[in-house]
Amino acid sequence: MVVGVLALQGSFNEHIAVLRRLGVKGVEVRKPEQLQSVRALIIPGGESTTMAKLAEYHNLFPALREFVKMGNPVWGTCAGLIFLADKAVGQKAGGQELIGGLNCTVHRNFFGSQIQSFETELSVPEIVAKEGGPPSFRGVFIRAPGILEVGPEVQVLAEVLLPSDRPAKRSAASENLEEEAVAEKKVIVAVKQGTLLATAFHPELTADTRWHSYFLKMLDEDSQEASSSMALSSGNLSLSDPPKYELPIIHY
Ligand SMILES: NC(=O)CC[C@H](N)C(=O)O
Repeated sequence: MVVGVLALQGSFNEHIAVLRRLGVKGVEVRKPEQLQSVRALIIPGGESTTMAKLAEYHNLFPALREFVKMGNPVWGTCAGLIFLADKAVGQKAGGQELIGGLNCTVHRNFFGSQIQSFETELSVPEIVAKEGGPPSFRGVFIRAPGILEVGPEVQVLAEVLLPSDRPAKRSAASENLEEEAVAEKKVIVAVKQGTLLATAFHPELTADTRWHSYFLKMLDEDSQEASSSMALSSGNLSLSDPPKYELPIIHY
């Protein structure tokens, strides 16, 4: 099984490294024709406006939309989530092209600017149900988007609690969302809609591989062939090995 990782910009190497740890080959995708040889695609985090410009330059949008429409599993992390959303707000002047397909509205910089990046423990019941492990996942949010609205077919996988007095932004002085106030409001930060998965945070920057193995199981769901080739894959860590739950390997 080969999983493509859109490699225009952003954290594509980190995703490929996690796939390697799980015994799966991740290949860099930069041209439309390269999508024909992959079964699934990860769209990494980075800067969505820049990524959109590069995707336009390489004429990737029609092929990416077709890839989604064909029902291939696609996972967008952070900027990748913005790419997959049907609607984005908070875009730069002139907007930016999106792939779409994920029935949601996303705010591009919901949590504020780069210096307002943060880490927090997320409750991830669906991941725990499928992958086991601890009840929470360390979410690394870097200039992260938030999902404002989802359609009825969208399954919410994780939310972040927001302070009641200031739902959309953190103060520059605080270190952690949870410290600010009693949390009352929530914003959605991970969703699944059929073959589409999207996270506002960066699992590829942590040592906890559960989101990646969860995504790989989405490939199994629609193909027995994929699961048998995965069993034969030659990596040094198979999906049945117990994952390691360490703290993030990169701190912001
Ligand atoms: N870490 C990220 O991918 C940040 C995404 C960023 N908010 C954007 O608009 O592209």
